Amino acid sequence: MDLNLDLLSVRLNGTDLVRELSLDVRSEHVVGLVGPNGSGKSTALRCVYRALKPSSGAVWIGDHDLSTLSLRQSAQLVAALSQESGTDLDFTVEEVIALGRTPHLRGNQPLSARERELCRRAMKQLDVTHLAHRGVLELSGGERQRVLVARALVQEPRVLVLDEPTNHLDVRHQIELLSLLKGSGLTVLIVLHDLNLAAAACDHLGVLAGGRLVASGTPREILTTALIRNVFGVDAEIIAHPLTGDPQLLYSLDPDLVKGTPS
Ligand SMILES: Nc1ncnc2c1ncn2[C@@H]1O[C@H](COP(=O)(O)OP(=O)(O)OP(=O)(O)O)[C@@H](O)[C@H]1O
Repeated sequence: MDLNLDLLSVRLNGTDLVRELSLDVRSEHVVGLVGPNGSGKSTALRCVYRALKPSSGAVWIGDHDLSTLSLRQSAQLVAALSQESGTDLDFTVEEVIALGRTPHLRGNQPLSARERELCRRAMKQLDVTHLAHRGVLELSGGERQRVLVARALVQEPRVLVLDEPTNHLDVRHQIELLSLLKGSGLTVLIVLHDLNLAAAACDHLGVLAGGRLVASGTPREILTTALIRNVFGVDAEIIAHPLTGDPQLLYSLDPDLVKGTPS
């Protein structure tokens, strides 16, 4: 199912946080939203999982204007891992993951055998089976993040939006999560700070700066030294990954070295 942001604008307290953002995420594609701190990435995502109402413009899921759907209907289509995602309740890991089924259940209906199997599969995929009976409040940041991704998968959405889902993960779990998303068949919109991971995981990137989309295209089209310099104010060397050909950025703490003029 396609996700389309259509001239989305968000104005809060007299400030334009997102300005006329249009971005298409084709069905089953992974699109990354990248940009400097404060460029509006989380704000745009919040409109997709309905934590925020856009000031103008619309979010389309397939043929549905999201604002015309009930919250329950939206939650059947869109799952989110946000910066605010979490749980303050002392639930076990398996209880939190089972909560992903909430939009599909009526009242206190128990989970079916299929739904319990779905939970088991998600726990396995996110490598949290061994944590099933632990309280979520006692988990590490990365463990909790994996539990919340498992909960989002159990929701069986058509569209998954994730705000920096790798920020607490070790390198193995970063790679496993992004590989899982890539092969999931879900339509994915993901905010990532790590541009090398974004280049490897995303079919398409949108670059935000000052709330505006300043570039959009495949990682190979987008990740150029000029763009990195202009948008992030950083000098980087860009090489092709020797196996995949994906652009990979190399940074140096000594800017003169990256500019090719060693001191
Ligand atoms: N409720 C609010 N009222 C006013 N300004 C806000 C509000 N929420 C966010 N902002 C501002 O909007 C801008 C965009 O914030 P946003 O969180 O979308 O950026 P971001 O690109 O996700 O940043 P980061 O990379 O740091 O997570 C920031 O300058 C932020 O301070």
